[in-house]
Amino acid sequence: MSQPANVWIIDDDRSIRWVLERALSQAGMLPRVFESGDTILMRLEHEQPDAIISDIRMPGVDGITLLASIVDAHPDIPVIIMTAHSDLESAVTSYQTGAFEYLPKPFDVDDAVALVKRAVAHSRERRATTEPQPDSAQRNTEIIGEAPAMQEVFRAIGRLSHSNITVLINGESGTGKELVAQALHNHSPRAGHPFIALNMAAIPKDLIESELFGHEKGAFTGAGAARQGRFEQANGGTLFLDEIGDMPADTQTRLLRVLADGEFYRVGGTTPIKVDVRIIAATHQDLEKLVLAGTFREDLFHRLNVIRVHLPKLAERREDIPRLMQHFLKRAARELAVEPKILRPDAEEYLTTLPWPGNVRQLENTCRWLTVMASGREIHVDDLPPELLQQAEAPATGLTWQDALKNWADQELKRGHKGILDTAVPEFEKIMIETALRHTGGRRRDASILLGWGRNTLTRKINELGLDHPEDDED
Ligand SMILES: Nc1ncnc2c1ncn2[C@@H]1O[C@H](COP(=O)(O)OP(=O)(O)OP(=O)(O)O)[C@@H](O)[C@H]1O
Repeated sequence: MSQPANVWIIDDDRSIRWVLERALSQAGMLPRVFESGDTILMRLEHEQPDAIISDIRMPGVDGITLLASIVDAHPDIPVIIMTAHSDLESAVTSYQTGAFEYLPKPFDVDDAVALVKRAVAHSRERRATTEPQPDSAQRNTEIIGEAPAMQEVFRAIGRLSHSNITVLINGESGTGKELVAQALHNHSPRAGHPFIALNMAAIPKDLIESELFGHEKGAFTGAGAARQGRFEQANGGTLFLDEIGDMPADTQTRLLRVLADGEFYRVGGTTPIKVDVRIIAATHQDLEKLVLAGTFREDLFHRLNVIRVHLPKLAERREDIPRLMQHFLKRAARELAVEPKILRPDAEEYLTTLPWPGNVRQLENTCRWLTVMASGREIHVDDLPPELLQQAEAPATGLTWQDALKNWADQELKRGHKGILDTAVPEFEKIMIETALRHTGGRRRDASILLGWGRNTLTRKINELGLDHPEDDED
């Protein structure tokens, strides 16, 4: 082989990683090992190995899902799938999904090396370099918000529409920070130029610099071709840096320099590159606190903190929930080419009272779920996903009753108590009976139906548990 081949090994089993790494190194290749497939797709945007050899069953993303994504995004990289569970189905699925080869474990190391060599030769014949395209297309940014707190946000977007000023958006995850950043861009003098979004929390730390600033050919192992960074792609437009509080210290220093000088170097580069980029940053964290704790640079904070826009939690603008839901139900229906579902007033009222810790994004996902899962056209409370039905029971703490029960059982056992069902079961029945009786105004016959017991069973239980409940007239 001309240049040593870069081969990625993905397996949660350390001994397999070790054996393969050693064997491939001895065969003159440059192997790199990963314990899981979780960061592989992100890495592939930066560097492409000559071949990948991956286990099928791993914690996190499994081998077949990973394979499908690689085949989709990088069809030129051959993937060898290994599995300890050599069965027909895995083999067939691997091939159908586009695996180069299927390698059942245990395997002969020489066979594995020969197979990898074949894959590398194959990929080198086929490979054509493709540069990724910047995602500069303007997206539609309809922002729904009649609540006063959202009106404030709209006013800010309006006031800022003629400026190129740096903006810092604060708000919990899922409150619409990216949407507002996009709207700020669309209503700015830069609207005709790219809007590039980058989430610091979603990129492996060692890739952030090359993602932001690009890299030169050969800057690091596997950097086969030079690549533009997000700063270059955003030239003339806006760069949206989401979760800026997660930016590593070194990158903060580099970013500060770019903001001061308007120029930077690609990773491994020696020629300065000039850019004209507006920065909009966002975070769910309290940056002042991060500054005090010494994890966020104070000078960078002041550069970013020119204008602040605060996005309220969804729970602080409940009046917007019905319109948001209609909007998302319509959108989900369009995406799935079905008729939009209709929320009945009971469901709408119920949903408006929930805590929504995942904010607008959670609401949007719920609408997708309903569009796919609800059987009828109209949605009642009973059609809602079970986890939402449970949430109402402990909105204040976010604890479900099962969580509370689990905690109780833990405590009892830690105290050395035995036979804890003798305490828990009667307590459980007592709560169920008393609640059902409250719902029926004390009528036992109706309560027994609510509970799903026979009338006599209920009477017996009331007596056994020693509940202080008078017989009603019907009895
Ligand atoms: N007011 C709104 N009107 C319509 N859609 C909204 C609104 N707010 C948020 N969305 C939608 O909700 C989803 C989540 O919003 P977005 O990605 O902007 O949140 P975020 O605060 O940037 O989240 P994160 O910090 O987790 O990245 C998106 O699909 C967005 O289009």
